[in-house]
Amino acid sequence: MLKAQGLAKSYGSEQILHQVELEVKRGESFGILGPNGSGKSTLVKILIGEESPDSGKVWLEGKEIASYDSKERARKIAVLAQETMEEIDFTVGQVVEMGRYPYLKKWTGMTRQDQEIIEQVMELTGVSIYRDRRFSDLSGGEKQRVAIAKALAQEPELLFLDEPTTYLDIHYQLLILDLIHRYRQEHQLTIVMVLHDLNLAAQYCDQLLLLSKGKVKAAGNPQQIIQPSLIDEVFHVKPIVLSHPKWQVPQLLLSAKRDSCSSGECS
Ligand SMILES: Nc1ncnc2c1ncn2[C@@H]1O[C@H](COP(=O)(O)OP(=O)(O)OP(=O)(O)O)[C@@H](O)[C@H]1O
Repeated sequence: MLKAQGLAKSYGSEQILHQVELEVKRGESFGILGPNGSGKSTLVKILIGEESPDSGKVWLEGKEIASYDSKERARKIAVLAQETMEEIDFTVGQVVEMGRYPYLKKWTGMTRQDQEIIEQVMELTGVSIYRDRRFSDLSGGEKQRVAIAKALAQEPELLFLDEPTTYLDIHYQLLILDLIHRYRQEHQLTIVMVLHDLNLAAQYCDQLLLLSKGKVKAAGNPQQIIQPSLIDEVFHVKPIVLSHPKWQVPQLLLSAKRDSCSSGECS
């Protein structure tokens, strides 16, 4: 579905990405992990064709991403970008309708089919009841569900989520990831997501790519990536790794440095 080879990117004199390569198979849930500033968002911007790499290439279904025109690309790829919608003064219904723009023809408005898809995704994400409310008045969790509805209205084959659970409480984190997971299974959707929560990444992703200082430190399934030594090397924390009793995927327990706190080092 998506392939990248030899990606490099610098901003000014600072090289942000070094020889990054990855391959995402159709229908897969692919997680990008790494510390703050390791280049995750920069990589996503290059993968979706929003930024150009200094060297290397990205292929979407075998065709170079740079050769897609923007409307054609928007029919294949949706990006969950709540922050960019923060300032807009539209109703929830209007925000979700924007997801259909890549399909609208000149001079014609929404078709019955467009309307049906909008209704379906609003029902699925539970945002129909907010239809006439201003997007800017919603809570963070509600906004996130509207952003997902808009992305799904695009009927993408590939959905990019850059930290979809930021600012959400644990109820909404699970609700949103479950919703996307269910939709993925029903629609053969491919997902690429940046996640800071390694435990959620292990539960919701089939494959993980661990970035460190702009380089691919490791790539593989959650068992291969969520390893104490690797996590310590990249994040500089010494976690305890257990197997999730229900899903048998690795889960991290973080240990507070209470010894150093009691000896006064924390204050
Ligand atoms: N447009 C830009 N101009 C200059 N530097 C940039 C630009 N975009 C990103 N950077 C720098 O590139 C580095 C990687 O940033 P990026 O946002 O890709 O990291 P990240 O892994 O997504 O971080 P975080 O987890 O904190 O969101 C950072 O040092 C950042 O300051």
